[in-house]
Amino acid sequence: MSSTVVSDFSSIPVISYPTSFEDHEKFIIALQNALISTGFFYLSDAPVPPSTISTLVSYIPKLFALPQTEKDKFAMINSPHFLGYTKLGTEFTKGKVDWREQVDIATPMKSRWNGEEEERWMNVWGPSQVRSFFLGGCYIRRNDAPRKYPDESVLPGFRDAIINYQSEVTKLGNRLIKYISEALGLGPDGLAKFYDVQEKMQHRGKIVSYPVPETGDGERGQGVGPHFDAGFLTILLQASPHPGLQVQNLSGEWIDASPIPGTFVVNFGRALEFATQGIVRATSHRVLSPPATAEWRKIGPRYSVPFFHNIDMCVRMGDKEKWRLEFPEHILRLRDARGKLGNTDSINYGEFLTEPSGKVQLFGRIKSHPDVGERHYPELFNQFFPNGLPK
Ligand SMILES: O=C(O)CCC(=O)C(=O)O
Ligand SMILES: [Fe+2]
Repeated sequence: MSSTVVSDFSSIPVISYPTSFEDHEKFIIALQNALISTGFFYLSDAPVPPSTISTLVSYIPKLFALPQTEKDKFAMINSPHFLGYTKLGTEFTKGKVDWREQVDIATPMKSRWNGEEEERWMNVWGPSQVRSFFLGGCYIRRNDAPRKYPDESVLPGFRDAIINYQSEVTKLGNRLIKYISEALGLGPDGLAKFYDVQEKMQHRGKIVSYPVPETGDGERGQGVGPHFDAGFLTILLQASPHPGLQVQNLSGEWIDASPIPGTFVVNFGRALEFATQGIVRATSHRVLSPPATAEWRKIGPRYSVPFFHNIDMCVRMGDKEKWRLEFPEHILRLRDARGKLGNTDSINYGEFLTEPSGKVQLFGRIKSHPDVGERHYPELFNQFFPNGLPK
């Protein structure tokens, strides 16, 4: 059996996670098609306990309903690792403001920066403001840990909900990477070198609220502008029934990726596209704000939880001896049958050949969160924003 790739698409496939040996081959073929043709798919029957998901989802409205003073206590501006709370109106994509409020979270990691100025980019990743420890393969909360926010008394149980969710989607991501590797003809461990140094890798996520604009007459603004994701793959939970997510095909049309209950949306990032010499498609996507109408104001914000499964921050794909992958002929033929990746509205994260992956991430973070960049990485900030903070 082999895949039928297409150079363009008008819908996004739904693929069921394999639960038996017989399902396995079907799954690999469907995944191969998604990797090469669409860059996006819905994953149903994923092995993540429904209670882990529903517990996290139940906290989201409560998190954003906290008083502004509480949310500001864990503001991202205080984190050189770009973790914590971002208030409305301070995030940008392609220079235009994104209308969303969010809390950036991450799997546990110590900063790897040793104080050398030219290696400051390594500080892009470090401890989350939602505190957790990773010891001996399991997450442990320590009573003597420095106090982090939101405090347990403010949102009891929230940290555990996050830690459980991150732990489950990390496991899912690890399994998917092996399947992806198989679908690309590399065997289950063919991509392992990109992620086997745990200390240099941090998976990141965010809990996002897209409010309904307070004024306006039915129009739909920019929730988040057109972009590619950076890492190997993104596992997205659409945590409310709102439409808004759209995916761009090669003709430039925006295809709706509205929520399907019981599924995650999975998409592939630029790191995987570069690592696979363009076999895998990183697909341009965006989110529209809910329509600015009285009806939607009654329903309230759209919520989502994207989780970005990353690679070792020191990988520089241009170092071909170390990082180049050799693909079987039949996979290269599928890429050629699909054709070249065309122009889209997204252009970000194009530096994976020349820069270490952590630095590429830092460039993106500074462009999205210029106020945080200005405070913690002033030199790079000045390069990207010679006229100061965007308005
Ligand atoms: O909120 C969503 O559905 C997607 C968000 C997204 O694409 C991102 O944050 O990278
Ligand atoms: Fe994205």
